[in-house]
Amino acid sequence: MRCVRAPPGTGAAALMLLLPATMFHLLLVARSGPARLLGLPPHLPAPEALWSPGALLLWLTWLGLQAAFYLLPAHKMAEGQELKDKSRLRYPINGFQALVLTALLVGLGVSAGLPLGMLTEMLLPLAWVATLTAFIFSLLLYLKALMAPASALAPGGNSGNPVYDFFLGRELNPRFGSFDCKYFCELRPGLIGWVLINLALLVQEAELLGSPSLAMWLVNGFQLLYVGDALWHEEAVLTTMDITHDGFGFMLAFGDLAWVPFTYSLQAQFLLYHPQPLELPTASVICLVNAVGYYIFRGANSQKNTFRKNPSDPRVAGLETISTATGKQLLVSGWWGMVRHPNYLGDLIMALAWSLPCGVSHLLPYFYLLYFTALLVHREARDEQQCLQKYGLAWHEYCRRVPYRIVPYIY
Ligand SMILES: NC(=O)C1=CN([C@@H]2O[C@H](COP(=O)(O)OP(=O)(O)OC[C@H]3O[C@@H](n4cnc5c(N)ncnc54)[C@H](OP(=O)(O)O)[C@@H]3O)[C@@H](O)[C@H]2O)C=CC1
Ligand SMILES: CC(C)CCC[C@@H](C)[C@H]1CC=C2C3=C(CC[C@@]21C)[C@@]1(C)CC[C@H](O)C(C)(C)[C@@H]1CC3
Repeated sequence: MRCVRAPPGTGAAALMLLLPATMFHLLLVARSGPARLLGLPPHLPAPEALWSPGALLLWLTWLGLQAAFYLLPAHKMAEGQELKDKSRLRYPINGFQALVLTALLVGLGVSAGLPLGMLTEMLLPLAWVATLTAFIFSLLLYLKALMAPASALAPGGNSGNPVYDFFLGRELNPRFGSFDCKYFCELRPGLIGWVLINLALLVQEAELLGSPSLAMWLVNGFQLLYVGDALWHEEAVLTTMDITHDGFGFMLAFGDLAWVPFTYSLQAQFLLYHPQPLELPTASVICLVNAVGYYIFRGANSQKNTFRKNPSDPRVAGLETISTATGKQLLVSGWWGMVRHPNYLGDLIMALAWSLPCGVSHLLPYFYLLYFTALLVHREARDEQQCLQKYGLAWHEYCRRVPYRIVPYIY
């Protein structure tokens, strides 16, 4: 029997339709009465519900504001990983400053009468302009990459198939002058936008119910901690796969600019339309779950970053390691001796804690947990391949000593 192969790029093209469609599905279902994750949303929006010049203006102002904060003098400049041509790029470390400045500006606006809660009524048109921006931006990045030297290209995303390369991204670190597009998008407009959308949902709930619910406070608090932590430890993002390995194409541009703010705020969106009772004892247990997740996530990420920066740092010098042919070492005790991706485990436990305040009557608030599990399992497999290539036998030895990938004794 002959096997019929889909034309190259078909998967990428399908994902480019499927991902925005999923995001709009989630946005629509969250505000519908039955809030069913599986199944069609009760009604499709009229085109005028998607398009609003006000939303476009607001979105462009937001991007401009975050770009201006990025360009402000930074207290520190960090160096990225070594590139193919042996050079290292420099990055401003001022993301937390951008978060604080945004909070001050929003605080000033609200005290001057800015109706922050109204943002919740603009989520659909905002998501639409964010998606359009991601498409246009990725197209510009693709065209820019056609002129980039071979040394600036990412290991993936250079198959020669335009659709596939547009999706994955050809250039590793596209820059305009010293402005690094991927680094900026990864941490600023989307992540800070997510927190702002959550806050608007909390304000709107307070307006409707008289005060925000305990569940809404928890979701806002947990996710603010996550975003604040990412910006506080901004330098650590320079060693993540997205920055060191992946090209900047549609997947990351859409992920950073649209997917993160509009789908990661799904729990808060769900709570606005489906208030959930939450007793203090249950809330305390959920806080404990989040604290355990955060402790593992932060402990593991900090241990690896400290070790990679300076293996003789007293905080990591006593840990057991194995040597690799590249000269780098691998940790085999501490967090990295428990499982091969302890940071993913912590992140997943936090994801569970973000959904639990929404109760167990609906699957929708658990979408993030499900999607994130799939994303991390896939990411772990990709990282495993890369480490095997980098470290060969030493990686086999590490896998023998630390047999579980993410969850001890299970996976
Ligand atoms: N909320 C979200 O949507 C997402 C969050 N994340 C989070 O981002 C964080 C970063 O994740 P990610 O970039 O995937 O990868 P990691 O931070 O886990 O980095 C993997 C790299 O760590 C190094 N490493 C692996 N094992 C060891 C060891 N035993 N000792 C020392 N170094 C080791 C290797 O690089 P090398 O040896 O070259 O240093 C490997 O390539 C995670 O906490 C993850 O949960 C990720 C994706 C999405
Ligand atoms: C649209 C697709 C289905 C998937 C797109 C994936 C992206 C949304 C994620 C890829 C890696 C990410 C990271 C974070 C956010 C989500 C994306 C962009 C991160 C900035 C979140 C905060 C963490 O502390 C972190 C470690 C800094 C994360 C880095 C990876």
